[in-house]
Amino acid sequence: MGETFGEAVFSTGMTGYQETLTDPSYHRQVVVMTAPHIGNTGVNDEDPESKRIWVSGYVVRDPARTPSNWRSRRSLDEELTAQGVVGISGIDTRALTRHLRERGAMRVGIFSGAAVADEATLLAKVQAAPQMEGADLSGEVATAEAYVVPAIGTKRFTVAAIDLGIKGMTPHRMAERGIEVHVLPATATAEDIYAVDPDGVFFSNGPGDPATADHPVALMRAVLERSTPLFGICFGNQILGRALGFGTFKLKYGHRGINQPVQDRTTGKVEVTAHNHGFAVDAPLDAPSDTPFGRAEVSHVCLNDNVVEGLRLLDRPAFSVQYHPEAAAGPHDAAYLFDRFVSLMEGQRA
Ligand SMILES: NC(=O)CC[C@H](N)C(=O)O
Repeated sequence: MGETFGEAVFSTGMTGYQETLTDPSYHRQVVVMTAPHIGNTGVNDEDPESKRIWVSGYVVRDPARTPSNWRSRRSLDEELTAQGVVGISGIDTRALTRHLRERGAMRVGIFSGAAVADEATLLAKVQAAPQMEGADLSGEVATAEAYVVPAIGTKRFTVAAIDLGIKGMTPHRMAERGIEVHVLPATATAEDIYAVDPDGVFFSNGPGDPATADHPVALMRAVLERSTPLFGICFGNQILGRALGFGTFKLKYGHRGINQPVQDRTTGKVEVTAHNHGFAVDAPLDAPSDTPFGRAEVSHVCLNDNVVEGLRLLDRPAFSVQYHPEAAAGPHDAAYLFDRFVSLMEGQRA
């Protein structure tokens, strides 16, 4: 019950709704699920990607009436209600998705109970809500205090991870590889980064328009200048794009789901990957570009629409991807990217 606003976007994931709801990159978005049955496995205490639900609204066709799973603690409806998140069901999500695909992601409102009024009043409220273009949101979702995720097993490396809206699985995937991860606030300085004496620096995913991320871009340039091994995911890829001098732009309706085909152009292999992005980097696909940090190339591309899905520097140890190798939720095809980061750090030590 209540009212809510946000940018309406659709996700094609058939599973993984808990990870979607709790991904900070969905802050200020109303997520429409294309899969008709959502909530079948209830809500557990293990799968959230952060401490709370971040979507501003949730749209499903047919919520499970009887969730069933050995890990389930409560129903999706109970969880949304407990966290005060407005959801709506019984919607023809296929028609709504086609509308968003034809007209593009757009601001919407969901109204119920006392919030319901005449159409003109509701439309005016939606139009008064902020656009996603120009939104600077990392500061609203990122940690205020630095914290450490310890390495699992023997510690091999230290990484400084800039939290722009990080998902919990990302430091976990690094910890599994013997990395001690120092998660730093979005406002961290180069001094904060080098105070942890890192073997590598990571820039996370996050909500909002990358064109507003001036501080992370300046910070990344400082890291590139020192040639510290660098890895970025999603927002981190857009920030690398900007740090190299490329532009970013808003996609018509974005990529969201766990079944997106991406080609790694360095090996030719195709991987099925998890995505959640509404913006993309504008970089030439055909040949490497000269940048202030040496040559850079587009390392990964989406096979549905040729959108840039990864960048790689040829003269410095830095790369990034626009999608989600941490695979929460999603297929594990892209897990090798964390190993590539480890190789870069090993190379720097040799
Ligand atoms: N998951 C992300 O990091 C998303 C990045 C950015 N906010 C976008 O929508 O493109």
